[in-house]
Amino acid sequence: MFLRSALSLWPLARNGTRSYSSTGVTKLVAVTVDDQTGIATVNLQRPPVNSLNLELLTELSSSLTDLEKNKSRGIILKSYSDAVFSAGIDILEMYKCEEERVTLFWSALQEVWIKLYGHFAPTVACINGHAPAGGCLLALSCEYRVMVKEKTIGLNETKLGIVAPQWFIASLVNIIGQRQSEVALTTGKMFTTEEALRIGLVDEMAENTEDAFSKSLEFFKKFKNISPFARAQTKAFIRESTIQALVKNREKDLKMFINEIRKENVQKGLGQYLESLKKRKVS
Ligand SMILES: CCCCC/C=C\CCC/C=C/CC(=O)SCCNC(=O)CCNC(=O)[C@H](O)C(C)(C)COP(=O)(O)OP(=O)(O)OC[C@H]1O[C@@H](n2cnc3c(N)ncnc32)[C@H](O)[C@@H]1OP(=O)(O)O
Repeated sequence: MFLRSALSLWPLARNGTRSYSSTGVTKLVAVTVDDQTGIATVNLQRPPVNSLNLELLTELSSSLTDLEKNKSRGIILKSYSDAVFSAGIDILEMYKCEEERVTLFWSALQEVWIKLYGHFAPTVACINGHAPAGGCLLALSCEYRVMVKEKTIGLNETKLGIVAPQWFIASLVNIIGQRQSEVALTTGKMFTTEEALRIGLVDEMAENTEDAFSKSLEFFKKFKNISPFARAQTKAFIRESTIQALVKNREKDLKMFINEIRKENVQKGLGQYLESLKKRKVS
């Protein structure tokens, strides 16, 4: 009954799903809600590689707010592309960036992480493509990860000559533990799907996007006989200290980020990394 009235706020499409975007026009993030299950699919769609820029993050943030308000029954986060889940932060947001824009950008990333990591409903990352750095962070923020075989995932920041912030690190440590995280982070390790499965960085491996999506849907069935309140409150208790560590230090974290990326050697490294990306291709 409650679900019905909450869902009645969404426009109904013919195939039993409800689509919307917070701006009224679907752009970089498309949300569809299944009318039967109340499960929302949040599709990132910023070609070519879903790199995270201010506009995408702003849309994602307001989509998450809408889903929270509309009491969605669960979220599946996926990519429009079968090649890349998300290439992480758009390097152009850090390279030769203006102070005003970079401040908005980093604040939006913080906001998305806080909302996704703390979302009351169950969340699944359907990792249907490569997920380096910020792409990996989005996946780590969800409760469950299903990843298509023969892709890669990891926090590779040190390879770019930058340092993953504490909240990126905490997100990883909470899943694979301190020792594995230290090795992974200090070496900038990108795990194949198979390696990620072995260390518990992902929970399931899938053949392809369709298989990953149907495995993602299965996850929600675990909660069929669990009180949604008990589930959500337990998640909130478990995640509270990790979230609060950023919430209490947002300003400091922002200053540290801006300070770090403005360093001459960091700017030089980012410029070289961009150039190297343009020269290389990953199958
Ligand atoms: C002391 C306290 C410090 C506190 C804070 C300090 C520092 C802050 C830390 C900031 C954290 C940053 C996290 C990040 O997310 S950094 C971004 C890291 N991302 C990557 O390393 C991924 C790079 N990309 C790839 O590896 C590949 O593109 C791929 C994702 C595997 C996909 O490969 P493929 O399908 O072959 O596509 P292409 O490589 O051909 O790419 C197509 C196109 O897109 C451009 N591109 C790719 N990734 C990015 C990106 N992240 N940003 C901007 N542009 C990107 C690529 O250059 C191609 O462009 P062209 O078509 O123009 O050649």
